[in-house]
Amino acid sequence: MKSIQKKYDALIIGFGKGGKTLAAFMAKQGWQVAVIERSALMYGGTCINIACIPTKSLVHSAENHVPYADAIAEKNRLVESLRKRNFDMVDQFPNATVITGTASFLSPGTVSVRLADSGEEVTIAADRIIINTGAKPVLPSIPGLNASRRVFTSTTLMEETKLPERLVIIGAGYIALEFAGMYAQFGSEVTLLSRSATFLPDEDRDIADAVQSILIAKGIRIELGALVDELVPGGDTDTIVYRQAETRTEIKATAILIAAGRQPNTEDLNLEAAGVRQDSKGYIVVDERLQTSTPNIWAIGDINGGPQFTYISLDDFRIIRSQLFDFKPHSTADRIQVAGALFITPPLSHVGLREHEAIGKGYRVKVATLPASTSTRAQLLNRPEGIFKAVVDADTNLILGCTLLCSDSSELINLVQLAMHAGLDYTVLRDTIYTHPSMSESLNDLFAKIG
Ligand SMILES: Cc1cc2nc3c(=O)[nH]c(=O)nc-3n(C[C@H](O)[C@H](O)[C@H](O)COP(=O)(O)OP(=O)(O)OC[C@H]3O[C@@H](n4cnc5c(N)ncnc54)[C@H](O)[C@@H]3O)c2cc1C
Ligand SMILES: NC(=O)c1ccc[n+]([C@@H]2O[C@H](COP(=O)([O-])OP(=O)(O)OC[C@H]3O[C@@H](n4cnc5c(N)ncnc54)[C@H](O)[C@@H]3O)[C@@H](O)[C@H]2O)c1
Repeated sequence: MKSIQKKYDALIIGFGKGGKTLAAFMAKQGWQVAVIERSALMYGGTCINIACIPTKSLVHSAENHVPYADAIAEKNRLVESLRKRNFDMVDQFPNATVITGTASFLSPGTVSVRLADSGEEVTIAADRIIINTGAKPVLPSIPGLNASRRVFTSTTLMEETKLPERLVIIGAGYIALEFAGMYAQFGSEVTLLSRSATFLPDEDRDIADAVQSILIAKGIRIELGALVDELVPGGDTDTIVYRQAETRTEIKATAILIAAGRQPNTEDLNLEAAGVRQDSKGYIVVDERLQTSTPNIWAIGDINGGPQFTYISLDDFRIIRSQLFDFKPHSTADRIQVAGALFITPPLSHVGLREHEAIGKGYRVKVATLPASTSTRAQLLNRPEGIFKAVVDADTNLILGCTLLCSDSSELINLVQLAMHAGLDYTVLRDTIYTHPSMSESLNDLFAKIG
């Protein structure tokens, strides 16, 4: 580690996506900058170490029938190489320092860091401080949860080298569905306990039904409206006791994944000392330019309570760059139609308004749906399951939203997003000449159904 200075132009707490990108950018501009990260195993942040990258590596391996233990080994290899690359991305600059330790505010302009290797406390001052400490799993207060040795989070389950025989997942959001998909494909018997009585409650019903059918076809059992009362630790298995309506049911598990949302990492920060306000859930309150209640302190990434995606953290970097350097003004208000992808097999990707949302907002809509099996690309990949859906404003011909449940939809959705940002009429996607055989050419057929 480089020697630690008493004062920096900017201090970034947490090695998240926005923070590391900002650190490298600031260093390139000649600023003295430090990134404080509490664990050497987290250089590069959540995404590359314990989230997007390891999960998608496992999804890919599962799709290609790689045995579980080999998939975990490959995931570990990938993560280690990315962690080193991310460290170097900041450390390569002589005026940028990565400090391994836990940061805690002493005042709005000073931070105490407990160094990870020696336990020594050092005090560092900075003109500007950017908080980028991310989030961690919520562990609901279920009786027996703390006593169980079979309870895992997304982080710890991916450390297991032995495939769980019977995996029960509590939750039915992003993490639950991605883990359900991949562990079922690796060969686990998977049950999903969804607190909500409606599967994927935000989606249009035709899309949610299509996803549900695909997961059930993979052997995943989905229990809706399932309220977990208790975990009872046992010998070979633990028992999960849950209620659906008035019916009490028990299910046995060799592993239990808690996937019930995430909460902000603020416990060590001593935000009161800096006058930084938090909301009722503990997230740091920011304005459209990500400034906190204290001048010269910003909060970026998951910690500011915005959408929890790596690409949002990256866009947060752009917002800070626009303020501190001479870039075009940018704020969260500019974020329209941000796409999302849920990496089940095939992935579910979405941008803009769903049909029910568009109708709820008073639009007159034209809607087209098409089975993914109409795509020759989907056929040749042997992944014909899924559906395409487009929602168009009947008055303006502008695309209001699009949902794609098909191979490579996480790529294809960006094309639709670009068309929406550019304000293109749906007929442009309908009439564009696409390569063949590609998933993109399905947009010809989907938008032709609009008219
Ligand atoms: C299993 C899983 C899969 C996901 N998959 C995707 C996906 O496919 N695509 C996607 O876009 N998003 C995905 N996400 C969400 C995405 O990972 C997060 O939105 C993103 O990583 C948040 O980054 P960040 O910039 O907020 O900071 P983070 O990357 O979370 O970094 C915060 C860092 O701060 C450190 N830290 C915390 N407190 C302190 C302190 N006091 N002092 C010093 N350091 C501290 C932490 O150790 C951590 O390294 C996934 C999340 C999970 C959990
Ligand atoms: N592909 C991606 O982009 C991707 C993948 C994984 C995670 N993520 C991000 O990480 C975030 C966290 O993922 P997540 O799946 O933990 O959260 P989530 O918000 O997507 O889903 C949480 C689920 O837990 C349920 N739940 C909440 N409290 C509960 C309780 N007490 N008991 C039982 N169930 C409960 C909810 O009903 C919901 O089904 C996501 O919101 C997303 O932003 C993104």
